Amino acid sequence: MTAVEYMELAIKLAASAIGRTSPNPLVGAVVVKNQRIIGMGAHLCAGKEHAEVNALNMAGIEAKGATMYVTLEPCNHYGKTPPCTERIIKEGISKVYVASLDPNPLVAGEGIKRLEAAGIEVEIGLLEHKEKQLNEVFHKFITKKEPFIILKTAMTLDGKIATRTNDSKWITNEASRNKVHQIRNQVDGIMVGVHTIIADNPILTTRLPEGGINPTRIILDSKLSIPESAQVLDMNVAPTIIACTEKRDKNKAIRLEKLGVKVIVCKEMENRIDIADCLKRLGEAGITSVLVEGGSQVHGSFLEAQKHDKFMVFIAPKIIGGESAITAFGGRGLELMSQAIQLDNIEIEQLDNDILITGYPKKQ
Ligand SMILES: Nc1c(/N=C/[C@@H](O)[C@H](O)[C@H](O)COP(=O)(O)O)[nH]c(=O)[nH]c1=O
Repeated sequence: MTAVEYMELAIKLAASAIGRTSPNPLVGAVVVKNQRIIGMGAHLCAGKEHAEVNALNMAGIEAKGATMYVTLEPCNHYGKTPPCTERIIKEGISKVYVASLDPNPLVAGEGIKRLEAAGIEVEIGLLEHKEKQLNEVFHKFITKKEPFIILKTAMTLDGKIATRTNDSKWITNEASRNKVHQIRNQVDGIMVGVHTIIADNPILTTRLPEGGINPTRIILDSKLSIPESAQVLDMNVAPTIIACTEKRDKNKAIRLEKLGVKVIVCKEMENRIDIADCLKRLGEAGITSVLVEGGSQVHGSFLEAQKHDKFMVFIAPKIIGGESAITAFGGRGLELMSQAIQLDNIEIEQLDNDILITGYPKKQ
């Protein structure tokens, strides 16, 4: 195998723990000696061993003189576990390939310096772009302390998310809806507006045949108009956060908190929740990624706040028409086509007859 193939394996190992390491990054490591893999490991969950330690535990004394391929710069500080740099040095590793430097500005490059000072050869950048895409959530959260935002919508060919009578079950097919649950299984939070709660009474859990973890449900509800019979208020199922503003019904807030709901009072902007302030508060609560499922008004607010990091647009080959049918991205909308949010790094996936377009807003 080549160095690229060993790093690809390390990235696959890292990806195997997706959705389970928050707020830590996904990290994988492979130890190779005389063209033979003698150790491999991944960081499986926050507080547990780092990938490098798992790989070195497997390699044992054979690690002396071996090469390590690790997807993220080894840590050089005492966190919940001792520094990986010290363990790498102790085991006698002679060369380390690192895909990406640690994005945390406080420690970027420290681990590399420590390894080189101990006489270990270090090569940086092998498959860096693949590591950055895998850890898109961590790279954003650790630098901005705000959750990585995925705007997900499911619409008909003519761009509607419900008919003019507000009927929306279902637009997309089983395969598409299963894909949505796979994403729910990977994120810390799932967000909808109170209009969606009133229209659909969703439960917003992860329902996969193989099981999964329920994200924290986050409801944007400036005045706390959520029906107290809403399914998302069943706290036995999953945690729920409700973001509101000063205009909230204060007695209802107390009743909701008694149920175990976390109510966060956000700043207001133009008579709605200030999205930027809401995301700052969610970051403080340790939410590192949010799947925003809508509806139309919420997506419109995120566009206006320019607070989206990734788009996942499911399109079903259906047409329902109707000028009052609900559009996928509501709100005021942009004035000119030249202002359109252009997506980049597009991926197109066919799910039976539906298509999923995934993309990232082009950097202005
Ligand atoms: N109408 C559709 C969706 N609708 C998305 C939201 O409006 C729903 O309220 C939410 O997904 C329901 O979550 P649940 O209760 O956990 O099942 N989303 C989709 O991908 N396809 C659709 O056809």
